[in-house]
Amino acid sequence: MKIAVIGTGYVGLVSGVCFSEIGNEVICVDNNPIKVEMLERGEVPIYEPGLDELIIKNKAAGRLSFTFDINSAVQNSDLVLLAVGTPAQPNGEADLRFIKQAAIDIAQAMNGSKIIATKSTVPVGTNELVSGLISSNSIHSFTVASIPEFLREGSAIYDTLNPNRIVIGSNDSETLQILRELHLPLTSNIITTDLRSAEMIKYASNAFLATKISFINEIANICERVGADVTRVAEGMGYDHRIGSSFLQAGIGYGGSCFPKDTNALIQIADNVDYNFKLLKSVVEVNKEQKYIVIRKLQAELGSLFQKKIAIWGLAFKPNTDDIRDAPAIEIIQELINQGAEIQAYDPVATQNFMNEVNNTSIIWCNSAIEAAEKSDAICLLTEWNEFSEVNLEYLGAIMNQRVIIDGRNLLDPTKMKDNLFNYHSIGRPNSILADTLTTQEIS
Ligand SMILES: NC(=O)c1ccc[n+]([C@@H]2O[C@H](COP(=O)([O-])OP(=O)(O)OC[C@H]3O[C@@H](n4cnc5c(N)ncnc54)[C@H](O)[C@@H]3O)[C@@H](O)[C@H]2O)c1
Ligand SMILES: O=c1ccn([C@@H]2O[C@H](COP(=O)(O)OP(=O)(O)O[C@H]3O[C@H](CO)[C@@H](O)[C@H](O)[C@H]3O)[C@@H](O)[C@H]2O)c(=O)[nH]1
Repeated sequence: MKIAVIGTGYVGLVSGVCFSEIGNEVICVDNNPIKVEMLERGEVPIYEPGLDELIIKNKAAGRLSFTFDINSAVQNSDLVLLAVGTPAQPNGEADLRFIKQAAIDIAQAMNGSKIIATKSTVPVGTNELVSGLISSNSIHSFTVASIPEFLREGSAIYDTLNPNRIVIGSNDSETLQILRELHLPLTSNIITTDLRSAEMIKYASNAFLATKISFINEIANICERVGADVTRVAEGMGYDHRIGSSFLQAGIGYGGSCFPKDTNALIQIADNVDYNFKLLKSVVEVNKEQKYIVIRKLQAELGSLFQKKIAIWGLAFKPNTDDIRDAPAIEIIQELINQGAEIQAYDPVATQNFMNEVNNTSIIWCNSAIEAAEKSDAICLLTEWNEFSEVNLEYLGAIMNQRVIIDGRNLLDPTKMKDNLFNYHSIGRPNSILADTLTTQEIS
């Protein structure tokens, strides 16, 4: 099939590359010329394991190309995939500016019948809005579909080529059949439904996963107070197939480009139809508080943080990505600086993105975990990169000013830490120092 993908962010790039990998002819379009030029030169603007190899392979096979020219891309395709951003507005609602503009651009480029399918995460009713915009800007026939994307950053290629399920929403049966056939090489588990249900499946899925995380984080906070171990509790719960073991890893809460934005957008979608989504509001509230636990534990261990040297291990919102959108590290570092701490920060791949977003003279950017830890009064581990569990603990202890580690991701082994004489505190595990009950307002 000939496919044009509009937007070369995570979703556009990864789905474009994967559709070409399974034999389709794909043209990826972006209106950011810097991105297109990079991609044409063979440079990949995001860090995603395995992506650069697949781009090189499929470009060489003549199945994948990049362009700034939406007209030629749309005109040479049967299917147009919308994969532009849907960022949050200040009230939490999804900003549909890019979707609307792209729909108009597509309509004006159309030269015949097309399927226009949205992969971006969009509020219920958006595909109908897209349909209206296209019909008022084009004389050509078309159908619309919603194909929500479920890939995770860091394992995006694997997730796209091995999906748990594909959801396709359309009110046109022929469109459903064509899109079903397109996805069959990936999985036979294809759910076809109406447009609105497909749009809702995406938000409901992300909201449910976020709920699991906030739930286990609250259980962790209780575990600390009753002397239980949240990792064993999660394991014991997870064997029940009705619960499942994934997304029960306690820590400093969820970040990233999706959960924070999509939970707030769903709250707003509900508010717009006069429904107060109380459960999801609590999930968001718990997540906001959870990141400050690191600071409370630091205060409990070190007292005032004024002029204390704090090493930050990990800036990305999760391992295997350089994405720092809504990373817990942003607010944690900001709060540490507000309290007068001096920061020595290290991330294996996300430092440059972080520097572009948060630059402050109180932050020293380091080239290794050891460099960040040197002469520090404490380490805060904020992203569970594997390399942090491979550091030589004897050497680490020797170069630190005080042997204090706050592990916000429960990555390190408490027994090994104790054997190496660290004051080690994690989230919801025995002997973790209790975070007191200060609220975020009191901290700031
Ligand atoms: N990032 C993820 O892991 C992920 C996973 C599933 C779903 N989603 C959803 O997919 C959508 C895209 O997310 P992302 O992270 O890839 O976004 P992104 O913001 O990283 O990338 C969007 C790209 O679209 C381009 N663009 C905007 N308007 C355009 C236009 N009119 N023509 C051509 N290009 C245009 C931008 O220049 C940018 O490169 C969002 O709705 C997001 O919620 C994201
Ligand atoms: O048990 C867990 C699992 C995750 N997280 C955190 O949750 C956030 C999101 O993690 P993850 O879901 O792995 O990453 P994303 O790449 O943001 O992917 C989510 O968001 C995407 C965008 O909508 C969806 O496509 C994916 O299905 C959905 O998992 C990260 O900060 C993680 O550290 C936890 O704290 N505990």
